[in-house]
Amino acid sequence: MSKMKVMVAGANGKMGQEVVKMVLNDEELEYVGGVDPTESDCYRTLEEGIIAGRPDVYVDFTTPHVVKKNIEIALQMGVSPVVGTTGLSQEEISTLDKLAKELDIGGLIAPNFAIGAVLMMRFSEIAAKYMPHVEIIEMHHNQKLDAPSGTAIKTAELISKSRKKIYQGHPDEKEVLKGARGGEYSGFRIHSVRLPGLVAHQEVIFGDLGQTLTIRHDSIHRESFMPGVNLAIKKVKSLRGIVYGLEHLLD
Ligand SMILES: NC(=O)C1=CN([C@@H]2O[C@H](COP(=O)(O)OP(=O)(O)OC[C@H]3O[C@@H](n4cnc5c(N)ncnc54)[C@H](OP(=O)(O)O)[C@@H]3O)[C@@H](O)[C@H]2O)C=CC1
Ligand SMILES: O=C(O)C1=N[C@H](C(=O)O)C[C@H](O)C1
Repeated sequence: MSKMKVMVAGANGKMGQEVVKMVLNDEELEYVGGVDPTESDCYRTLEEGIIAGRPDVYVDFTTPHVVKKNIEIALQMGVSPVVGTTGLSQEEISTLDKLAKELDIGGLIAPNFAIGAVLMMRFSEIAAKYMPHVEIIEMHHNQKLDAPSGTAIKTAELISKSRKKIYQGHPDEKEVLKGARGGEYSGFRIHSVRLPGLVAHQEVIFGDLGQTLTIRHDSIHRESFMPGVNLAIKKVKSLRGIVYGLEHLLD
């Protein structure tokens, strides 16, 4: 059986390096090069990389500023994207989905590839049906560009599906320091913490009469994301349109 050819955009970044290692260690996959504009051992642009390396799949761990353009290039060149880069809006994802369907090709965008994080999001969706008072606290390393995290936004989207819309907090609340109550998403709050020493962590705290429930996930190493990326690489060719979330690839 021929190996699936994989290219990695952002190959020299923190995630990209882990993905390259994972691909090189999988006998079913062939690494056909990386894209990273400032690295001498990489292609400068995705277009250049695709022409030279002819990948079946490209994995994107770049930045919120370039990811949309990269996905468009890949789709137009017939290469299926597996995207971990966060910061795309729902509107942008819908536009990309339309393009992928027009071109009859599949892609996956997953804000979090760690199975524990996927479960945290699902458990939060279930809990919100019974405990609608909720706040999300996401905590990341201080090199992260986007806030709130893609995981926090996806969690909020799932919570909103099952949560009864209620007013949270005191109606006369006065925010003495701007931003102290975090960002509002559909009636509840998301807080972003950025500190050296952190990797990727999130708590979803639910409150009710005399009780709280905390659902927490911690990625303490970036290898936590690799089984999910590997699964996505192997399944993406069977998709049509852009699938949003790793949960759609799990049994
Ligand atoms: N979905 C998930 O499970 C996860 C998602 N992420 C997300 O992945 C993204 C990357 O994270 P991380 O690895 O920590 O970030 P890094 O900053 O460590 O890596 C990003 C890399 O992309 C490179 N880059 C910039 N522009 C381009 C371009 N046009 N083409 C190719 N490469 C480019 C950067 O190069 P240079 O430094 O020279 O600009 C850098 O090497 C973030 O959006 C993050 O939120 C992270 C972890 C898990
Ligand atoms: O930037 C990161 O590191 C991470 N980004 C993703 C996000 O924005 O949710 C996934 C994970 O939290 C790590």
